[in-house]
Amino acid sequence: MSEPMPQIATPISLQARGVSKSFASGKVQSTVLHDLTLDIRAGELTLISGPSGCGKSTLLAILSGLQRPDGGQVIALGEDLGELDLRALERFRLLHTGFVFQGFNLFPALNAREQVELPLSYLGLAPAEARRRAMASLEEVGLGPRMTLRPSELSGGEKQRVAIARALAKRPDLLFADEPTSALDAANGQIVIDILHRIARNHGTTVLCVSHDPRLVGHADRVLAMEDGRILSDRVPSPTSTPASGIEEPQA
Ligand SMILES: Nc1ncnc2c1ncn2[C@@H]1O[C@H](COP(=O)(O)OP(=O)(O)OP(=O)(O)O)[C@@H](O)[C@H]1O
Repeated sequence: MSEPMPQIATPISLQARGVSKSFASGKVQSTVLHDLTLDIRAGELTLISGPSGCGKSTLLAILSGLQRPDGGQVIALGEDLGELDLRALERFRLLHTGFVFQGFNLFPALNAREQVELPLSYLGLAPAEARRRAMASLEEVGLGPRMTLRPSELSGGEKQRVAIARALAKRPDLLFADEPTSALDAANGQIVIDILHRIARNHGTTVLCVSHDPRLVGHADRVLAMEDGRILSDRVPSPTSTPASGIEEPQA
């Protein structure tokens, strides 16, 4: 984990200021993000929802430093990402960010514990510490008893939980999830979103999730609705009933 964030009530950890992005297709230039400004807070699960093609993934990629905007600024944990050269940006991502994608991105030959341990070696952790963290993260997502299984022996929901544990074990300040539930059925989708919510609450992590799945709306702390590259609304959804994840709440 990086330096502690300043202790204010709802710290803003991620900001976009006038962000724009266009892509060229042949001679046609299309604007995907229009002068977008927003603040995302730590300790919350923020959901960016909206129809396919409205620019959600592009926004996530820009906010996480995977892509550069054409115009505007992204400030993450107080760093202006536009001021960082490629090497510094890669280091920022390594130290501070975790990613969860729709397709899990697991190695077929590795068991769940090894999947989580592997990226920790890039952080320079000693093998024993990497193993301890990997096991703790797998416990946290409810996969303690299944950590010696390979992807082919796990369900889709379990595979996504391994991917979340892999991101969580880095202890990122910022956790980005791009359509994390879209390959899952309703029950597993709910488990995954409840885990992401709990990570935000228990670790003070900034969790930013993009999804076109309307079932997730009631599980977020805040929902930004996007359309045609613009934020149309910013609201706190009404709370849903108790999470039905079936995973015991770990001690914070
Ligand atoms: N690298 C690229 N080159 C050209 N066009 C792109 C590129 N990346 C995205 N686009 C276009 O930008 C628009 C927004 O794409 P984006 O993936 O951000 O939307 P989305 O809301 O995440 O969609 P979905 O929900 O289907 O994933 C789309 O029209 C897409 O074709």
